[in-house]
Formats: sequence, structure tokens, C-alpha cells
Amino acid sequence: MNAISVRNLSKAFGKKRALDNVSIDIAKGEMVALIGASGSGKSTLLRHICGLETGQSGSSTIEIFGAGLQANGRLSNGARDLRRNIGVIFQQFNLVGRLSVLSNVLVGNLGRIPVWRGTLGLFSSEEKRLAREALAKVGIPEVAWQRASTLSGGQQQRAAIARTLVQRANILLADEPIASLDPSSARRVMEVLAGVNRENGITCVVSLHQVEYARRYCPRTIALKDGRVVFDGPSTMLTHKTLVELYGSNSEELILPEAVPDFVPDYTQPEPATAKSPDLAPAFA
Ligand SMILES: Nc1ncnc2c1ncn2[C@@H]1O[C@H](COP(=O)(O)OP(=O)(O)OP(=O)(O)O)[C@@H](O)[C@H]1O
Repeated sequence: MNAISVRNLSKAFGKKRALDNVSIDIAKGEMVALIGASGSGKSTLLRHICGLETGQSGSSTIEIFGAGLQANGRLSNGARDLRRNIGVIFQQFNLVGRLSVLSNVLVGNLGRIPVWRGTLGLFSSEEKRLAREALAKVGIPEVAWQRASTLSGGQQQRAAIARTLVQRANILLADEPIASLDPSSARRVMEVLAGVNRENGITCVVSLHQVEYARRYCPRTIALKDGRVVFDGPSTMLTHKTLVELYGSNSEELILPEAVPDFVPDYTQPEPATAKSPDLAPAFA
């Protein structure tokens, strides 16, 4: 079954065509990279898939697990319920800085509990236990009581992933989650995303600037250029040569300067035990 199905999606902002007749299917359990130079439409596509934007009127549709999220530029009646299945992580601004990390993770419950309970911040001990388990799953159980503003960028992204686990999202859309991180934090966040995909079966779509991360962590890559899908296939086929053909001089934006050209990754193998925190036990599996 497809987790996400997009048909004929176009979107213009004034005269700028941000998405141009995009059609993609993403199967349940896939881990897909969305790459493209700046302004190619990655964020716009993700914002449509989570229902934050509607496409142009016409014959476009977006379905989530076979149910209509939007059609012809209008959100469906069931969109609100479908959105509960979708966790979203942005490059920044994922957490409320003055609240504890645990409170931020507990926010993932809000779609499921009575509004009054959420407003008063009244969470059951079971909900708190699950939130702590989610923090353990992403490898940062020790920061539960810290103010979110005191976390490093990578820890903040991992806390945001923990919140989507508490939300019980079965689709995770991550919009440039590693763009402002140093390489080791970026790898750690990508490992956590790959872990929740592999161990929890969560369908992940991750927009990335660097193709190396796509090749290392995502079996499939969808590449956008000027709002159009210009590549959709195995990440291993997206060689530097192909990137140059697709993007010309803009391809430099997508290749890490120190990258070894066209190394072949092995993302099919689970991470070796040494590369993983013992905290990443599949508590939610
Ligand atoms: N709300 C908006 N109003 C006007 N133009 C917009 C809006 N959102 C996006 N755009 C334009 O649509 C195009 C696609 O933008 P989008 O943010 O989706 O690209 P992107 O691939 O995510 O880029 P980046 O990698 O720089 O984040 C860009 O030209 C952008 O300026």
C-alpha cells in the first residue's frame, strides 16, 4: 500500500512555479530522500503532503494511506484526522525553548487527548513514561528535564523525532533536518531517522541538500528541479555525473566538498552495534 500518493500537483506563488505537475508514490515503510538545489520546491512539496498548503485547482490529488488529504486545491473533510498520522520536523523551530524537553515530547499527545487536558498540561504517568521511552529511543534520555533551549541543534532534532513517536505518526516528513548541524550531529540525526524507519516501520521522507546523506541513509531518492521531478530511483544511481547532467553548475550545491565521488553505500545493513547508542532499544517497535 502507498503511504503517500501525489498526483498532478502544481503550485505557483505569483509568477513563480514552485511545483510543476508532480506525481509520486511512496510505499509504506520506505525511507526516501528529497533532494534539489535551493528553491527547487522540496519544502513546498512537503508542506502539501502534510496539508499545510493546498495545490492549485485542477486535477491534483494527495492521498495518505489511500484516503484523500486534498483534491483540486481543497483539503478534504478528513484532512484533520489524516494529519495526526504525519509527524513533521523542520530545520529549526521544532521545540518550545522555555519548556522542558519532556513537555515538548508530550506535545505529541495533543491530537489524541481532550483539549482541556492538553491546555492544562495534564499528562498521565503512562503518557510520561512513553515520552521518556521515546527520548531513550532517540538516544537522549538524560535531557528530559532540561529546558529545550539548552539542547544542541542535533539533540533538538532528536527530541522532535521523539515527539513524532509519541504522536504515533506513521509518516515522518523531515524538512532539511540536518541543514544547520555539524557533520557528526547530522549523521547521528540521520541514524535516528533510519532507526525509526527500520525498527518502527515509519515511512520517512527527508529533504536534504547533500546527496551523500541521501545515498548513505535512503534507498530511494526523488530529485526536484524547478518544481519538477527530474529523478526518482535508487539513490545509488544518482552519481555525481548524473547530478551534473541534471543540475549543471548548481550540482555543486548538492555535493559535499570533501566527498569521495560516487562511493557506494550500504544502507541495507543495520548499523553496526558500535555506531548505535544502547539507548536506541526498539521501545516503540
Ligand atoms: N510562501 C511563498 N511565497 C512566495 N514564494 C514562495 C513561497 N514558498 C516558496 N516560494 C518559492 O517557491 C520556490 C520553491 O521554494 P521551496 O522553499 O519549496 O524550495 P526548496 O527546494 O525547499 O529550497 P531550499 O532548499 O532553499 O529550502 C522558491 O522559488 C521559493 O522562493
